Amino acid sequence: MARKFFVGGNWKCNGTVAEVNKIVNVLNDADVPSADVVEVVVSPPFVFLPQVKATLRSDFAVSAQNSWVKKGGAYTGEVSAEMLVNLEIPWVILGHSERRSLLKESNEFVSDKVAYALSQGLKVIACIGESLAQREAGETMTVVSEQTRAIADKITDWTNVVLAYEPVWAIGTGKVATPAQAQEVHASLRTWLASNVSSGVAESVRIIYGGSVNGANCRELAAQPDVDGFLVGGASLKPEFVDIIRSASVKRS
Ligand SMILES: O=C(CO)COP(=O)(O)O
Repeated sequence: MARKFFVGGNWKCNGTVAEVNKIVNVLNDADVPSADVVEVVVSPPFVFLPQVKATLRSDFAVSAQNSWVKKGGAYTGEVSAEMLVNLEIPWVILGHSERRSLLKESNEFVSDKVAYALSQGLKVIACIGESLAQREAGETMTVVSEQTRAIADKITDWTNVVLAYEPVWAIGTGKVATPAQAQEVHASLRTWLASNVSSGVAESVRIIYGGSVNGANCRELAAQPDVDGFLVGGASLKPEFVDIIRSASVKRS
């Protein structure tokens, strides 16, 4: 079965009420391939989730950027998976490298979050990726397979997981992985999944690329056989996000 192209927009810690309205209006007016061809998910900061959910076109979905590792309670400043479910937010991004590095989220903690979010019925965009030093030391596959193994150890059903390969050196740097570099890691991840999880999961799980994706480089990346879409940061706040969504058509041509 073909993997449906997936384009996520991670707005990170950006936006005002007015700016959010502007982005939503651009998306609502955009002419893009149908939902059978591309799944589009935008991820605003928590405080804007209700606004975006209420105003965004119904063929695009909304995601949170994080959720707490277990049931809510006395955890000041956190937002629980149950709250997202209650607000009918279907997706959550977990394990983003900014949280791994700045907030010291470990592989173990991220995988506990993934397992808990899935147990509550959320769909998860799970992020993995190596730093520049790790890539230069030839450790890319070791790092990303350890990050993936931590998740694989805690979950059995991958149906609601999208794996986002986001090399840290490409995030927000303007330094995009070459299509060959992205394809190499995605294909190796699929091989790893086939050996360590199952051939079915390896075949069906979507592996998307993130790191300086823009309107100019998306089509060449999308043409790679194991690139099933994107997680876009900076460019998801701009009208060119629409061009990135349209790159889904590369898979059909
Ligand atoms: O971190 C990212 C998406 O989650 C990528 O960010 P940029 O597209 O800004 O490099």
